[in-house]
Amino acid sequence: MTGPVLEVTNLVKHFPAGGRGTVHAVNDVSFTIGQGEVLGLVGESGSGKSTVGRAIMRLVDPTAGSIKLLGTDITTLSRARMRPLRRQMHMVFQDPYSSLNPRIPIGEIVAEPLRQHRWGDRRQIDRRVAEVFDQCGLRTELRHRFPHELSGGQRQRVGIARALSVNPKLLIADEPTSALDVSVRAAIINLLMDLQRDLGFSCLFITHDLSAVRFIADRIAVMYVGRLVEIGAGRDIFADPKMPYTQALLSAAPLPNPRRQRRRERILLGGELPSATRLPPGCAFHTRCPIAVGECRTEQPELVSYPGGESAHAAACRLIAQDGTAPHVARGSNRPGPRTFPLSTT
Ligand SMILES: Nc1ncnc2c1ncn2[C@@H]1O[C@H](COP(=O)(O)OP(=O)(O)OP(=O)(O)O)[C@@H](O)[C@H]1O
Repeated sequence: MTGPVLEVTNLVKHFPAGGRGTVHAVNDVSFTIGQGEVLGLVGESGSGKSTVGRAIMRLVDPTAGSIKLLGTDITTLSRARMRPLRRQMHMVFQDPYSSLNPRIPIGEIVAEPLRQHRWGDRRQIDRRVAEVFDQCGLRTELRHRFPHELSGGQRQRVGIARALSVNPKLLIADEPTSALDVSVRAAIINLLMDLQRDLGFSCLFITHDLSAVRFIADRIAVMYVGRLVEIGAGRDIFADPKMPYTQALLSAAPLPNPRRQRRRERILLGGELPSATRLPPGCAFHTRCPIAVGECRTEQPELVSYPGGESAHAAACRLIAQDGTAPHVARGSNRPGPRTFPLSTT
């Protein structure tokens, strides 16, 4: 197979808002993930990242749009027809405390998908469990322990071992480190990176952690209240963020060199994230954008591709020049300062 592992096209997911209208969680989102590629999905809390992951996993039914896994449209496949494809994608959840069954020893937790997908006889399954334990840095003696007997980092290793046990082509990692102590986050990110490099699976890496995404992702997609507002190679997104929202988001990301960090100034955004039940007209970011103009308040910007990057770099902002030059958003100070922002354009 030579095409993308995953193709998400015009994905929409609405939830009823309990008599208060509709939550527009995901609006017209399209992207692909190639073989062996890691796509980082970033954006503030509530921007729709997890809903995209859950829709791909068919944990929620999309309102519209299509999802193709390994060339097969899975958007509306029945459970029975979905079963053989289920093996090809697995998810690692944010919270290893609640996502592992507390009553089952961890060896059994990791063996469960192998049994479900008829990996082999008992001995073959045992061998495979030992192998993924080893790959995920878990000692074999831990097999008989229960999740509550492990540390948070070990539990997340079990979640990863479980997801990778059947050798899926696609891993969806939804904030895999955000529930963990800062001290073990780097170890889990490094483990995922090593496994991805050695095993070659594709990955949708959903995160708030911009320093992690910088290391792990080949491409980065940025969401803002349900919409994809920028997508491109990680290097291009960090070097030349085009959309003012991406510029603001990245200005808050820790730099690998802390000396430079001290000198760097952040873009301070005023206002709040709009509610997904009442999306503003035009560009949803206009209510916080320091350089929004009249059209931004009325016209929905399309994602437009700009030349020159490592791979297609697209962004949705009317203020990007035709040649792809990003609009200049003036920077504030790193010190806690005013919540609003001096207007400035070049
Ligand atoms: N089952 C649901 N019913 C109603 N609204 C939902 C449901 N799931 C998510 N939402 C809403 O959809 C929007 C997007 O939520 P989602 O969890 O996908 O965002 P997110 O970017 O992953 O946030 P976080 O980073 O906090 O996990 C939010 O407004 C959320 O409240």
